[in-house]
Amino acid sequence: MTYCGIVSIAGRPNVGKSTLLNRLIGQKLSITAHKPQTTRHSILGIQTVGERQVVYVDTPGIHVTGKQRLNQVLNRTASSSLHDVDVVILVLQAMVWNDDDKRAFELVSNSGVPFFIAVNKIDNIRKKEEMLPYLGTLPTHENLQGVVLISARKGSGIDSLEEQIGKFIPEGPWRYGEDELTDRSARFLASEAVREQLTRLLSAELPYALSVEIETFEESADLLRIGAVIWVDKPSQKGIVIGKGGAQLKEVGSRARATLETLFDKKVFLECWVRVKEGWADDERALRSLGYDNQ
Ligand SMILES: Nc1nc2c(ncn2[C@@H]2O[C@H](COP(=O)(O)OP(=O)(O)OP(=O)(O)O)[C@@H](O)[C@H]2O)c(=O)[nH]1
Repeated sequence: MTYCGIVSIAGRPNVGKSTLLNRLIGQKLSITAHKPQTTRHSILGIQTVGERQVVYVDTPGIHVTGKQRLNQVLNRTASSSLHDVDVVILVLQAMVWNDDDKRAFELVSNSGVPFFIAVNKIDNIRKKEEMLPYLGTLPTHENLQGVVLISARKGSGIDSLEEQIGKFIPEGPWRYGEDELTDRSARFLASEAVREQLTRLLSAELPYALSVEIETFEESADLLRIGAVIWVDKPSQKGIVIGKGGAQLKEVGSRARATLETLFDKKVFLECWVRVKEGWADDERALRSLGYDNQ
């Protein structure tokens, strides 16, 4: 007898959803960075243990504010990931409950799907008893199945979370092969690796205004040749990405290359270019052409 189910990981930006997904899958699939809103796609991570296969969907952070079309598309993707799933994990950050968390709670509880709250980053809390009043203030709902305290970074509470989710995974045939970890293409993972480094290395403002497109992806027996275009919003941003004497872009390239060599277990030759696509954050058609609306 086999079991197979879809679990959505929801929550406002920066609560640690991608870190949790990576922890659950045990491999680096979804990008993580210190700045909020780094996840733009729903990434499937697949975990097959014993008879049970769990397909995790990583949603972009749900948030209230933001006028640009990009934010609207992000929110739409987030809500669509909440339907047709077996269970949702709503991730919160320990001791924090703000308007965006409230909005995320509303979206999740209105989806009609059973859900758990995972209170993350508990490694930041020295005295655990300080959390009791906080936990007491969290809202309840008939679909809420339980609250689990976790540290996605350190790995604590993850076993308990998996065990509780497991009860909601229905009987059924597996959707993916036993060894598959993601349904995302190698190209997609390559673009995410470049974007992750850009988000880490650049100043807070810029990453929202850029996207990465893989132009060439050639695989031979012992080498992967990847050509990545980094699209920015304004000519002024081009220089920032490239950095003095090209130092920044070189650093991005060499770090992303290291990630990709581990991921693909192969030597990688990575070339990055920066090009300007003006006003793209406001242009939904341009967004689609870059793959942001492909759910
Ligand atoms: N101390 C601590 N930090 C964590 C933990 N989990 C995640 N973080 C940090 O929180 C930040 C955001 O983590 P992400 O996993 O990128 O968050 P996200 O919710 O996927 O963010 P978006 O992609 O913006 O929606 C990163 O700096 C993580 O290292 C945790 O358990 N403990």
